[in-house]
Amino acid sequence: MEKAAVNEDGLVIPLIDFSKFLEGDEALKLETAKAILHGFQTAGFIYLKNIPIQPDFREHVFNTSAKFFKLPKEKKLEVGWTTPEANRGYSAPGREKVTQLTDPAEIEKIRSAAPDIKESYEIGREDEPGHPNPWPVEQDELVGFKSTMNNFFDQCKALHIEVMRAIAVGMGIDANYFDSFVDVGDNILRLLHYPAVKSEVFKINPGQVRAGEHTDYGSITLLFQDSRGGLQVKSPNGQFIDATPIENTVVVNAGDLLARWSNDTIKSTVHRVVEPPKQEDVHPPRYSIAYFCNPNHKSFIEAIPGTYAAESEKKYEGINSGKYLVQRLAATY
Ligand SMILES: O=C(O)CCC(=O)C(=O)O
Ligand SMILES: [Fe+2]
Repeated sequence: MEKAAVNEDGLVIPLIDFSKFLEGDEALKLETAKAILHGFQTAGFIYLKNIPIQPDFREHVFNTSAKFFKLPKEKKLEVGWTTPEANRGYSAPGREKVTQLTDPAEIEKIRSAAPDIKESYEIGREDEPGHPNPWPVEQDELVGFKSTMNNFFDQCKALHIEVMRAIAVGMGIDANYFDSFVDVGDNILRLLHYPAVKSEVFKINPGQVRAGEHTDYGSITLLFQDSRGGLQVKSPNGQFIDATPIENTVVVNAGDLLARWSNDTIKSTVHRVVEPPKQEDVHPPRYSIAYFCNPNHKSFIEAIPGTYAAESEKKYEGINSGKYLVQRLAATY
């Protein structure tokens, strides 16, 4: 197997060649699937290379995303995020708070309140009844935005299905076990922009981050990052470890619903985005794209066969996927 993408403080995140699963013979498929599952069971994170999404298209999507965030604020607010049920549209950055307080209690208050320095735009599947995507007007630079994003959405949707097949093969259950749970594509494509920020913002307030620590909610997240860095994953010992960008890879992490579905045999690991490791007075903007994969909203999620020996070992009640996700979203927005 490859050298791990990350190996520090007990956190080992494997780097896996996904073409070996997609195109390999039975033995190679199985070996690769087991490595993928093992990564999710131990780190909760893996890096995949040689995925079917082509590097030049990925770059085009990143360029297209940057064009959206360059729109004037009013234009972005016209397509604002509305409700957890829709979970689509633009979210503005929290206003920056830079203070010179000295009282520790006050500092703690501000620290915990320090808003993430980020803005995002979320896109859902186009054909979900009652929840149209609020697309920006396509003029000038933005011509082709919708078709690019919908194309990327569909390619990520297909990759989700393949990664779930790898998990199934790794678990030794039917390779297509998850297909009917993930075929609808109730997923969310989130474009992320972390604006340029002075390094001193992080120095003045040690609690300041670009994105606060959290776990994701769904089945898996496909996380495409640029080369800036700053993503960190919590090790089993509780330290945040850099998940350094590796060109043309996608970081894939398991979400809470997959952890629950797997009867906690798969981990949903805490991660965050902090000041980039490279020393600079002003950090340039960072762009990333998170594709949040979910089981179909209509799916009923209960322990996957093989993740428990006796009924009494099932840790959770079954739950409706859509209901679970809306509850989680409602708590954060
Ligand atoms: O921007 C990143 O690298 C991480 C984003 C993330 O974890 C999220 O949006 O859930
Ligand atoms: Fe996340």
